[in-house]
Amino acid sequence: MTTEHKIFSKDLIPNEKAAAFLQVEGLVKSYAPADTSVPPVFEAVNFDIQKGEFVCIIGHSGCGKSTILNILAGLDEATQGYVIMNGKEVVGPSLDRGVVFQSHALMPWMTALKNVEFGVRSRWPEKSPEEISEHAMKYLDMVGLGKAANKKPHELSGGMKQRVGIARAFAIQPQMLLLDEPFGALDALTRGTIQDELLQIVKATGQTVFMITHDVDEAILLADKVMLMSHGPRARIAEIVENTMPRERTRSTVHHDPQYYAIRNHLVDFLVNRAAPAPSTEPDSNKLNAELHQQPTVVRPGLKALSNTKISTETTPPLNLIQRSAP
Ligand SMILES: Nc1ncnc2c1ncn2[C@@H]1O[C@H](COP(=O)(O)OP(=O)(O)OP(=O)(O)O)[C@@H](O)[C@H]1O
Repeated sequence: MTTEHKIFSKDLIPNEKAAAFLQVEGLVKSYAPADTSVPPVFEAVNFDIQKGEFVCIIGHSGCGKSTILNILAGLDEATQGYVIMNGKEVVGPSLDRGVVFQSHALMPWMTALKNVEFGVRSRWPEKSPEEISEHAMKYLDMVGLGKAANKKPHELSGGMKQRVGIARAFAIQPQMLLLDEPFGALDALTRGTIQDELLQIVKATGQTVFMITHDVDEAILLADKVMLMSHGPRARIAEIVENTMPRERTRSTVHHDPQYYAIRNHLVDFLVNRAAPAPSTEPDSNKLNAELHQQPTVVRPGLKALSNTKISTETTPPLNLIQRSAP
């Protein structure tokens, strides 16, 4: 069952620019909207995601990242504002959005294969059992679990379970993948391996991804854009950091790029020094109304490092870097 409505009224889309694949407009979330003494978790949250983009969101614990992801998934409702995906307002869960949580949430009585098949059957009920099985196996193979297809979750390691969750989400071929700290519970080695796998799969499928992470290195490796959230309550998307490094990044090479440390320092500096907004006692409703639909500032700290390198070494960066990074 789909619970999405087609947007027919142009008035519902406040900005006139070409519509992005995903538009988040004026999002506010309050868990006690009737109680004015309780401030909203976040407010004035606006961002766009283009088709095929990989976006990470970083912010301190409790600022509202999971709440935003749940609203994008249609599992929670915004108090104000809306989310439009591919021209339709998101008003409930849909197989067009695949979600992977930190706790893999597999059905414990089913094998890895059956877990993946379950989603495939819901997506394409007209497929024969053989077709469903073949389709599910393809995605288990993709995450390197072909040989573990008949194992139940308790026979799998944490990393393997998370791979099943990723295979299950990809297998329904969602228009958008929503990942809530999918690797948070994994050891560093497994995490790195699955990050590389995810990069490969996303590259092969052109998947649009929104991912929560607390790990700046993970964000730099995976994301085209990193959204930085300020502290809650009244959290905002304070900045969007564009990753101007070429997309062909790998864990073993990414830190050789002259842009890497500039981007990393920028992210860490935000989290350590700038995530807390200036203290203010009374919220200014006029200011909030003015800012409700304001897009966050986009910054490209990597480009500065690139131009410094150019001056110091008198070498020209590869053309693809310059083209991709042009503001
Ligand atoms: N159902 C709920 N009822 C009331 N408050 C809630 C509810 N769910 C979340 N909150 C509050 O909303 C705020 C944001 O929670 P959320 O889980 O979205 O933050 P987060 O940024 O994802 O945190 P973390 O990084 O720790 O996962 C927190 O202060 C949390 O206590």
